[in-house]
Amino acid sequence: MAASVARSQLTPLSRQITAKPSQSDQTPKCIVRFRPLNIPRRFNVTVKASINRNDEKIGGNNNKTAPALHPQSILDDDDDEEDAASKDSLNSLPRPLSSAQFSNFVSDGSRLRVAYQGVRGAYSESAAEKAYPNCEAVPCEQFDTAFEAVERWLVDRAVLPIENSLGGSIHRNYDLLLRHRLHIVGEVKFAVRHCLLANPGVKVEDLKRVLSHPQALAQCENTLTKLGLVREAVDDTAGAAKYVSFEQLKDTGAVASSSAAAIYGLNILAEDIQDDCDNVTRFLMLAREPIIPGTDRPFKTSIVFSLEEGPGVLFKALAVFALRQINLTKHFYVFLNQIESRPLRNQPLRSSDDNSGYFDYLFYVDFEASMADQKAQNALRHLKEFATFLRVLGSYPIDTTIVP
Ligand SMILES: O=C(O)C(=O)Cc1ccccc1
Repeated sequence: MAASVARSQLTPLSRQITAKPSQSDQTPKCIVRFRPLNIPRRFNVTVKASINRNDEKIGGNNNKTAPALHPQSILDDDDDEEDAASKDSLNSLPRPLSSAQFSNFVSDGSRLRVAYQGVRGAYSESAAEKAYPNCEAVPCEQFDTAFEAVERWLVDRAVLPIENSLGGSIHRNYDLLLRHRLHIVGEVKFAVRHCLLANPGVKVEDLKRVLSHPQALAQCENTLTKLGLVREAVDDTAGAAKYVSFEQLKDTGAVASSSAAAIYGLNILAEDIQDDCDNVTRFLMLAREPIIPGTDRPFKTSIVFSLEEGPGVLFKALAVFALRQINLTKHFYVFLNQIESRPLRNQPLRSSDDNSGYFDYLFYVDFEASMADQKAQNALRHLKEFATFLRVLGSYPIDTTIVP
């Protein structure tokens, strides 16, 4: 297929994003590099505690099923005078995507360009294609490159893994969500099936080490321990396969997908080597604009907040949801995501905005309600009364295609 051949030659977008990906990439990059994913990073972004007024009325009135609402708009106090004064400038602002506008084509009819981290054959590429069928999946070297690619209009969306049923949350990507100003516009769950890959002629007994993404290595812990293989973490699963293939390694295998095996000419020595047969990864779809939350189907809302230290504050925060019968997401594979705290004592949060703040903890919560739902608006208004910082990362339809 001409399209897939062209795509296979794309070089992942690198940190210096200045142009579209080049069409030639024959040089295998040195990808063997350990990057711990679960160690809290120092935040060097400031996140404002109040909400951007300019955001407040974005959305217009084009939503038939729900009040036009920016997910964050409910967090500001009402102020009619200011509203009227800012109307003109607001009219010129870009409109958020409606949840009904899940078009996979951009306005000029071309395919939607979707950034993902990794090289061709990465699970993130499959997730991007599941999220946006017929999209043009654009490989990026790093997660922050994918964020930047969206921010600089090089691509239309980004899809990135956020948590696994086994490996837990990918904190690095939560950090990026905070440091950048993209909006979560959807989620996609993907059943990940890992294979042990090696060059043709290489047998399992020949292998001494195995390369893969840290999450993939964690998900295959038992199998790899039984095989006595030394594990080495690299940026993505398909990158591991590409490296093993290009270097023609005889003592090193890769944990990656069957499509990576096909793309890089590797043999599949073992299939389904993940420890948990229900190995599901949840990916987030990100865009420059939020979608207008609806009430026509099940929605989920992701927020991040911080609280003053004090007895019972977390209990109080969770009560704002419990009081209104709002479920926090409760599937086992999002256990860590329901509420995660990461010590950030004396570490400033900074963003492009001026306000800065010092927070002891950040709490991430996913709850099962749309921001178009009055009870969700009330819950967040209540939470805002005592939260020192609160940001709505997105309100988006729940992916119900995989029920673990
Ligand atoms: O490395 C990949 O292929 C990815 O897309 C990241 C990842 C790794 C392991 C499970 C799910 C996603």
